[in-house]
Amino acid sequence: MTCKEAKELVKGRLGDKRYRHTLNVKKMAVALAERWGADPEKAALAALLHDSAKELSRAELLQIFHDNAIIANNAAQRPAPVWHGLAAAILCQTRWGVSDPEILSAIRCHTTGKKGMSLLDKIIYMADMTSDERDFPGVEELRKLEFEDLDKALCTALEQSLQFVKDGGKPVDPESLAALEDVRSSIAHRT
Ligand SMILES: Nc1ncnc2c1ncn2[C@@H]1O[C@H](COP(=O)(O)OP(=O)(O)O)[C@@H](O)[C@H]1O
Repeated sequence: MTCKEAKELVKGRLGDKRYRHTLNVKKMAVALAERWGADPEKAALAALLHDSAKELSRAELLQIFHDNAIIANNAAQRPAPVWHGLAAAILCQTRWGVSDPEILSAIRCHTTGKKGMSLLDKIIYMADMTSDERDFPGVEELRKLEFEDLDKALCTALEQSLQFVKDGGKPVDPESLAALEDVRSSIAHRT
């Protein structure tokens, strides 16, 4: 799938506000890819598709997991707010001809992160957190930090996101705890 095709696809699947968010995530993802030496084309495509399942109903998401049980890998057991990334990666792979495992992984873990995140996974996670329209306290510091030290920015972003979920009394996805532990350990073992 080309970026032009991805743009058209998501324009038809998302409301205006989320489509604008998607374009902002793409812009930030390309800037981060250029800064850190990732492939800007892959970053653009993953960013354009990351929220492609965000406006599906709970029943539609569960149907996607049911129809693709092997690749869904117990997705339904994870907290519902993270389902859309898992479902988007499944749709990209099974319906829209996206076969690049790096792109699929970045889409799949864009809400939670995971243990052993690739450079592209980190870029899409951070681009989603720091796209132009985000205005939560601390976002300016994250925007600066992600161009100076991507792992430290990721660590801070994961900590803030986990705190936000906990403060809302919602269950935290274990993948994000594993992601945080992993990135903390990489920072601690730097030479
Ligand atoms: N680690 C997590 N565990 C459980 N829920 C989470 C986690 N991280 C984020 N969420 C929830 O998932 C929702 C969707 O996050 P996200 O995909 O970043 O949304 P959007 O890009 O539309 O703002 C957030 O509202 C948040 O409450």
